[in-house]
Amino acid sequence: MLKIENLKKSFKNKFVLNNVSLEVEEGEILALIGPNGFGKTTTLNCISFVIKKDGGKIILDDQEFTEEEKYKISYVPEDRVFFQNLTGKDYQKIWSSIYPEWNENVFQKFITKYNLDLNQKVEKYSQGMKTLFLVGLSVSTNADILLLDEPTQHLDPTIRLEIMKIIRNYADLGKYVIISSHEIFEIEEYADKIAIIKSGEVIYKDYIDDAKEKHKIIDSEEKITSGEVIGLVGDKILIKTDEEIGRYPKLNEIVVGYLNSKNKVDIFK
Ligand SMILES: Nc1ncnc2c1ncn2[C@@H]1O[C@H](COP(=O)(O)OP(=O)(O)OP(=O)(O)O)[C@@H](O)[C@H]1O
Repeated sequence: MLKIENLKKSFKNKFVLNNVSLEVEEGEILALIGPNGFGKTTTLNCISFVIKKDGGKIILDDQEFTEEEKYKISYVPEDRVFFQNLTGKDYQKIWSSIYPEWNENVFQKFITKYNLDLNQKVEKYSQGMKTLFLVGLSVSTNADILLLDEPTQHLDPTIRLEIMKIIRNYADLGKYVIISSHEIFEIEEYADKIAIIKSGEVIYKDYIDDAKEKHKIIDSEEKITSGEVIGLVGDKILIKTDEEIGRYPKLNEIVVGYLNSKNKVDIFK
Protein backbone atom coordinates (compact mmCIF):
# COMPACT_ATOMS: atom_id res chain seq x y z
CA MET A 1 0.00 0.00 0.00
CA LEU A 2 1.06 3.60 -0.64
CA LYS A 3 0.26 5.78 2.35
CA ILE A 4 0.61 9.51 2.58
CA GLU A 5 0.47 10.47 6.26
CA ASN A 6 -0.19 13.96 7.60
CA LEU A 7 1.47 15.84 4.77
CA LYS A 8 2.10 19.48 5.70
CA LYS A 9 3.30 22.36 3.59
CA SER A 10 3.25 26.10 3.94
CA PHE A 11 4.63 28.89 1.79
CA LYS A 12 5.75 31.98 3.73
CA ASN A 13 3.58 31.19 6.77
CA LYS A 14 0.53 30.41 4.60
CA PHE A 15 -0.69 26.88 5.27
CA VAL A 16 -1.32 25.10 1.97
CA LEU A 17 -1.46 21.48 3.16
CA ASN A 18 -2.70 20.66 6.62
CA ASN A 19 -2.30 17.02 7.54
CA VAL A 20 -3.24 15.52 4.18
CA SER A 21 -3.49 11.73 4.52
CA LEU A 22 -4.21 9.43 1.57
CA GLU A 23 -4.09 5.70 0.90
CA VAL A 24 -3.73 3.89 -2.42
CA GLU A 25 -3.75 0.10 -2.75
CA GLU A 26 -1.86 -1.72 -5.49
CA GLY A 27 -3.73 -1.44 -8.79
CA GLU A 28 -5.80 1.56 -7.71
CA ILE A 29 -6.32 5.03 -9.13
CA LEU A 30 -6.94 7.75 -6.55
CA ALA A 31 -8.27 11.07 -7.86
CA LEU A 32 -7.61 14.34 -6.05
CA ILE A 33 -10.53 16.66 -6.65
CA GLY A 34 -11.07 20.20 -5.45
CA PRO A 35 -11.25 23.88 -6.28
CA ASN A 36 -8.41 25.79 -7.93
CA GLY A 37 -5.56 26.72 -5.66
CA PHE A 38 -6.44 24.45 -2.75
CA GLY A 39 -3.45 22.13 -2.70
CA LYS A 40 -3.75 19.30 -5.25
CA THR A 41 -0.59 20.17 -7.20
CA THR A 42 1.28 20.90 -3.99
CA THR A 43 0.33 17.43 -2.72
CA LEU A 44 1.73 15.80 -5.89
CA ASN A 45 4.84 18.01 -5.77
CA CYS A 46 5.51 16.95 -2.16
CA ILE A 47 5.01 13.23 -2.90
CA SER A 48 7.37 13.42 -5.90
CA PHE A 49 10.02 15.43 -3.97
CA VAL A 50 9.72 18.31 -6.47
CA ILE A 51 9.23 20.48 -3.39
CA LYS A 52 10.22 19.74 0.18
CA LYS A 53 7.37 18.88 2.52
CA ASP A 54 7.32 20.50 5.98
CA GLY A 55 5.97 17.41 7.67
CA GLY A 56 4.40 14.02 7.18
CA LYS A 57 5.47 10.71 5.76
CA ILE A 58 5.21 8.79 2.52
CA ILE A 59 5.13 5.06 3.16
CA LEU A 60 5.33 2.36 0.49
CA ASP A 61 4.75 -1.23 1.60
CA ASP A 62 5.35 -0.34 5.27
CA GLN A 63 8.70 1.36 4.54
CA GLU A 64 9.21 5.11 4.62
CA PHE A 65 9.79 6.29 1.07
CA THR A 66 12.93 8.39 0.60
CA GLU A 67 14.22 10.73 -2.07
CA GLU A 68 16.81 8.13 -3.15
CA GLU A 69 13.89 6.01 -4.43
CA LYS A 70 12.59 8.75 -6.71
CA TYR A 71 13.05 6.46 -9.70
CA LYS A 72 10.01 4.53 -8.40
CA ILE A 73 7.86 7.57 -9.23
CA SER A 74 6.96 8.92 -12.64
CA TYR A 75 5.26 12.29 -12.71
CA VAL A 76 3.33 14.31 -15.26
CA PRO A 77 3.56 17.73 -13.61
CA GLU A 78 1.19 20.65 -14.00
CA ASP A 79 3.75 22.72 -15.93
CA ARG A 80 4.45 21.14 -19.31
CA VAL A 81 7.80 22.92 -19.52
CA PHE A 82 10.69 21.49 -21.55
CA PHE A 83 14.28 22.52 -22.15
CA GLN A 84 14.32 24.65 -25.30
CA ASN A 85 16.83 22.66 -27.31
CA LEU A 86 15.92 19.10 -26.43
CA THR A 87 14.13 16.87 -28.93
CA GLY A 88 11.77 14.00 -28.21
CA LYS A 89 14.69 11.63 -28.71
CA ASP A 90 16.77 13.51 -26.13
CA TYR A 91 13.97 13.13 -23.56
CA GLN A 92 13.57 9.46 -24.47
CA LYS A 93 17.31 8.94 -23.74
CA ILE A 94 17.15 10.83 -20.43
CA TRP A 95 14.00 9.08 -19.15
CA SER A 96 15.13 5.61 -20.27
CA SER A 97 18.43 6.08 -18.41
CA ILE A 98 16.69 7.20 -15.19
CA TYR A 99 14.12 4.41 -15.01
CA PRO A 100 15.64 0.93 -14.66
CA GLU A 101 12.50 -0.84 -15.94
CA TRP A 102 11.91 1.47 -18.93
CA ASN A 103 9.63 -0.22 -21.50
CA GLU A 104 10.79 0.84 -24.98
CA ASN A 105 8.08 -1.22 -26.64
CA VAL A 106 5.31 0.72 -24.86
CA PHE A 107 7.04 4.03 -25.66
CA GLN A 108 7.40 3.27 -29.38
CA LYS A 109 3.77 2.13 -29.67
CA PHE A 110 2.58 5.30 -27.92
CA ILE A 111 4.70 7.62 -30.07
CA THR A 112 3.55 5.92 -33.28
CA LYS A 113 -0.12 5.93 -32.24
CA TYR A 114 -0.09 9.67 -31.55
CA ASN A 115 2.26 10.64 -34.41
CA LEU A 116 4.75 12.38 -32.14
CA ASP A 117 7.92 13.35 -34.03
CA LEU A 118 10.90 12.46 -31.84
CA ASN A 119 13.24 14.53 -34.01
CA GLN A 120 11.33 17.73 -33.25
CA LYS A 121 12.11 19.97 -30.26
CA VAL A 122 9.49 19.18 -27.63
CA GLU A 123 9.12 22.85 -26.72
CA LYS A 124 7.70 23.32 -30.24
CA TYR A 125 4.98 20.66 -29.79
CA SER A 126 1.41 21.92 -29.36
CA GLN A 127 0.01 22.03 -25.79
CA GLY A 128 -1.90 18.80 -26.34
CA MET A 129 1.16 17.09 -27.86
CA LYS A 130 3.26 18.11 -24.83
CA THR A 131 0.70 16.55 -22.49
CA LEU A 132 0.58 13.42 -24.63
CA PHE A 133 4.36 13.19 -24.76
CA LEU A 134 4.65 13.42 -20.97
CA VAL A 135 1.95 10.78 -20.47
CA GLY A 136 3.76 8.57 -23.03
CA LEU A 137 7.07 8.94 -21.19
CA SER A 138 5.40 8.29 -17.83
CA VAL A 139 3.59 5.09 -18.76
CA SER A 140 6.79 3.74 -20.36
CA THR A 141 8.77 4.00 -17.11
CA ASN A 142 7.14 1.01 -15.44
CA ALA A 143 7.56 2.97 -12.19
CA ASP A 144 5.57 1.73 -9.19
CA ILE A 145 3.96 5.09 -8.55
CA LEU A 146 2.42 7.23 -11.29
CA LEU A 147 1.42 10.81 -10.45
CA LEU A 148 -0.50 12.84 -13.01
CA ASP A 149 -1.58 16.47 -12.79
CA GLU A 150 -4.48 17.09 -15.18
CA PRO A 151 -3.36 14.37 -17.63
CA THR A 152 -6.11 15.06 -20.17
CA GLN A 153 -5.69 18.84 -20.27
CA HIS A 154 -5.67 20.25 -23.87
CA LEU A 155 -6.61 16.86 -25.37
CA ASP A 156 -9.53 16.30 -27.73
CA PRO A 157 -12.49 14.23 -26.45
CA THR A 158 -11.52 10.97 -28.20
CA ILE A 159 -7.89 11.05 -27.11
CA ARG A 160 -8.93 11.96 -23.54
CA LEU A 161 -10.77 8.68 -23.17
CA GLU A 162 -7.91 6.73 -24.75
CA ILE A 163 -5.46 8.32 -22.33
CA MET A 164 -7.68 7.53 -19.34
CA LYS A 165 -7.86 3.91 -20.55
CA ILE A 166 -4.06 3.78 -20.86
CA ILE A 167 -3.76 5.11 -17.29
CA ARG A 168 -6.33 2.54 -16.11
CA ASN A 169 -4.34 -0.25 -17.79
CA TYR A 170 -1.16 1.03 -16.16
CA ALA A 171 -2.82 0.89 -12.71
CA ASP A 172 -4.10 -2.61 -13.46
CA LEU A 173 -0.47 -3.77 -13.76
CA GLY A 174 -0.41 -3.42 -9.96
CA LYS A 175 0.79 0.19 -9.82
CA TYR A 176 -0.23 3.04 -7.52
CA VAL A 177 -1.76 5.93 -9.44
CA ILE A 178 -2.74 9.39 -8.16
CA ILE A 179 -4.40 11.89 -10.52
CA SER A 180 -5.31 15.50 -9.91
CA SER A 181 -8.25 16.37 -12.10
CA HIS A 182 -11.25 18.63 -12.59
CA GLU A 183 -12.73 16.18 -15.10
CA ILE A 184 -15.26 14.51 -12.82
CA PHE A 185 -16.87 12.40 -15.54
CA GLU A 186 -13.52 10.90 -16.55
CA ILE A 187 -12.74 10.24 -12.88
CA GLU A 188 -16.14 8.64 -12.32
CA GLU A 189 -15.48 6.21 -15.16
CA TYR A 190 -11.83 5.35 -14.63
CA ALA A 191 -10.76 6.00 -11.02
CA ASP A 192 -11.38 3.81 -7.96
CA LYS A 193 -11.25 6.38 -5.18
CA ILE A 194 -11.56 10.10 -4.63
CA ALA A 195 -10.18 12.52 -2.10
CA ILE A 196 -11.83 15.94 -2.07
CA ILE A 197 -9.31 18.58 -1.05
CA LYS A 198 -10.39 21.99 0.13
CA SER A 199 -8.18 24.61 1.78
CA GLY A 200 -5.37 22.10 2.11
CA GLU A 201 -7.47 19.53 3.95
CA VAL A 202 -9.04 16.29 2.81
CA ILE A 203 -12.72 16.93 3.52
CA TYR A 204 -13.93 13.57 2.17
CA LYS A 205 -12.32 10.43 0.81
CA ASP A 206 -13.77 7.09 -0.17
CA TYR A 207 -14.14 4.55 -2.95
CA ILE A 208 -16.40 6.06 -5.62
CA ASP A 209 -18.90 3.19 -5.50
CA ASP A 210 -19.07 3.28 -1.68
CA ALA A 211 -19.46 7.06 -1.70
CA LYS A 212 -22.47 6.72 -4.00
CA GLU A 213 -24.02 4.00 -1.79
CA LYS A 214 -23.63 6.05 1.40
CA HIS A 215 -25.26 9.24 0.12
CA LYS A 216 -28.63 10.36 -1.22
CA ILE A 217 -29.92 13.40 -3.06
CA ILE A 218 -33.18 14.73 -1.64
CA ASP A 219 -35.50 17.70 -2.23
CA SER A 220 -35.09 20.51 0.26
CA GLU A 221 -38.56 19.94 1.75
CA GLU A 222 -38.01 16.21 2.34
CA LYS A 223 -37.59 15.22 6.00
CA ILE A 224 -34.86 12.82 7.08
CA THR A 225 -34.99 10.87 10.31
CA SER A 226 -31.38 9.72 10.41
CA GLY A 227 -28.11 10.71 8.76
CA GLU A 228 -26.16 13.86 8.15
CA VAL A 229 -26.82 16.84 5.91
CA ILE A 230 -23.71 17.46 3.81
CA GLY A 231 -24.48 20.42 1.54
CA LEU A 232 -26.53 22.00 -1.19
CA VAL A 233 -26.40 20.69 -4.75
CA GLY A 234 -28.34 23.23 -6.79
CA ASP A 235 -31.85 23.20 -5.30
CA LYS A 236 -31.32 19.68 -3.85
CA ILE A 237 -29.46 18.47 -0.77
CA LEU A 238 -26.74 15.86 -0.44
CA ILE A 239 -27.15 13.76 2.68
CA LYS A 240 -25.23 10.85 4.13
CA THR A 241 -27.70 8.21 5.24
CA ASP A 242 -28.78 4.58 5.09
CA GLU A 243 -32.39 5.67 4.80
CA GLU A 244 -34.38 4.68 1.70
CA ILE A 245 -35.08 8.21 0.63
CA GLY A 246 -34.48 10.38 -2.45
CA ARG A 247 -32.07 8.93 -5.03
CA TYR A 248 -28.42 7.95 -5.23
CA PRO A 249 -26.06 10.78 -6.28
CA LYS A 250 -23.70 11.03 -9.22
CA LEU A 251 -20.06 11.71 -8.40
CA ASN A 252 -20.28 15.37 -9.39
CA GLU A 253 -23.17 15.82 -6.93
CA ILE A 254 -21.11 14.30 -4.11
CA VAL A 255 -18.22 16.63 -4.92
CA VAL A 256 -20.44 19.73 -5.10
CA GLY A 257 -22.25 18.76 -1.88
CA TYR A 258 -19.01 18.43 0.06
CA LEU A 259 -17.49 21.59 -1.42
CA ASN A 260 -20.64 23.47 -0.35
CA SER A 261 -20.56 21.97 3.12
CA LYS A 262 -18.53 24.69 4.79
CA ASN A 263 -16.97 28.10 4.30
CA LYS A 264 -19.69 29.30 1.92
CA VAL A 265 -18.88 32.70 0.41
CA ASP A 266 -21.36 34.68 -1.70
CA ILE A 267 -19.30 37.23 -3.64
CA PHE A 268 -22.40 39.34 -4.47
CA LYS A 269 -23.36 39.98 -0.82
N1 LIG B 1 5.96 27.90 -4.96
C1 LIG B 1 4.94 28.49 -4.36
N2 LIG B 1 5.11 29.63 -3.65
C2 LIG B 1 4.09 30.23 -3.01
N3 LIG B 1 2.81 29.76 -3.03
C3 LIG B 1 2.57 28.64 -3.73
C4 LIG B 1 3.61 27.94 -4.43
N4 LIG B 1 3.07 26.84 -5.02
C5 LIG B 1 1.76 26.86 -4.72
N5 LIG B 1 1.46 27.93 -3.94
C6 LIG B 1 0.14 28.27 -3.39
O1 LIG B 1 -0.38 27.10 -2.80
C7 LIG B 1 -1.80 27.05 -2.99
C8 LIG B 1 -2.18 25.71 -3.58
O2 LIG B 1 -1.72 25.65 -4.94
P1 LIG B 1 -1.84 24.32 -5.81
O3 LIG B 1 -1.13 24.60 -7.09
O4 LIG B 1 -1.43 23.17 -5.00
O5 LIG B 1 -3.43 24.25 -6.06
P2 LIG B 1 -4.29 23.24 -6.95
O6 LIG B 1 -5.31 22.68 -6.03
O7 LIG B 1 -3.42 22.30 -7.66
O8 LIG B 1 -4.98 24.23 -7.99
P3 LIG B 1 -5.43 24.04 -9.53
O9 LIG B 1 -6.67 23.19 -9.49
O10 LIG B 1 -5.72 25.44 -9.96
O11 LIG B 1 -4.29 23.42 -10.27
C9 LIG B 1 -2.16 28.25 -3.85
O12 LIG B 1 -2.61 29.28 -2.98
C10 LIG B 1 -0.86 28.64 -4.48
O13 LIG B 1 -0.80 30.01 -4.75
